[in-house]
Amino acid sequence: MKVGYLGPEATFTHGAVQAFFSGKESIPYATIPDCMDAVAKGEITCAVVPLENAIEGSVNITIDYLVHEQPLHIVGEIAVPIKQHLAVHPINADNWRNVERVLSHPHALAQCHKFLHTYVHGAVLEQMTSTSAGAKYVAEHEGECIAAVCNEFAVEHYGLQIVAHDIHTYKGNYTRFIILAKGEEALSHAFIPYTGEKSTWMITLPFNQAGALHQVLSAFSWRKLNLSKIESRPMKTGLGNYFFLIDVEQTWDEVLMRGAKEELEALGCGVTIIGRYSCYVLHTEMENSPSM
Ligand SMILES: O=C(O)C(=O)Cc1ccccc1
Repeated sequence: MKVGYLGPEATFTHGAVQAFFSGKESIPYATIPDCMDAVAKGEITCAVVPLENAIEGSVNITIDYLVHEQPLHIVGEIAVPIKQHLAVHPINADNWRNVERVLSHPHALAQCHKFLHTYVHGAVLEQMTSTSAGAKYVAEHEGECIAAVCNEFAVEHYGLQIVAHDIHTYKGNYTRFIILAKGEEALSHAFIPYTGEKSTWMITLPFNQAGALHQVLSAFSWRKLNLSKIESRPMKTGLGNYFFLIDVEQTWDEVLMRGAKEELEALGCGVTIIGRYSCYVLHTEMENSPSM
């Protein structure tokens, strides 16, 4: 089994892969679409990508690429606590208050905006494809007075030095990572804490119909199907056209869920179930566990 992840080495995604797929071959890809394309091409069995952060919200490229470009299945979810640190090349450790640029994934920069605004005010915040891409760049450019926002794994991996610990603005900073595969079969893990079952539904509404969203929600509500997330994203077909991603938080029930799907379709909605899967949570930043 080969598992792809948003690289380079030592991203938060890589940490999630090491915990969930310990002992399996893992391959870094430069971008989230690259990870998904690699699954579709059969280069890897599955890919792990970030979907949603507790502070910053959804990773839109993951949702959009999944819905518009590469229709894979969600076969598992791993929630991971996120701790962000400010790190520099060791030769710049005493000079970190003067850094001119701070490099990281846009979500990581946003998670730390209060610290960055207060302590390195004026530094340019430079978006990278991942936190560890920022860490790698900082390690390779010791002559530049720059810093990365990244995890401890990247600090060790790229030989950086932490100059400020835990700089994320809010505690309880978790990210949900999803495992994507070509097939629908859900994955399970014997050792990582299990938090329950979920399904993710992609729903389009009938054109310009008053009350359509209300009717969609009521198809779930009268069946007492508990929703844990609802998100709208542009269809990319014109202003005002959206699709909805809805997470239903309970074990798949063939009668209830099929009933809900058929009711929605009868209303004129498009319904695609993107995945039915088990959810897990890591309790330490980079939990290591025995293999699946
Ligand atoms: O960039 C990373 O390390 C990732 O894995 C994506 C990400 C970015 C910010 C918070 C959580 C995950």
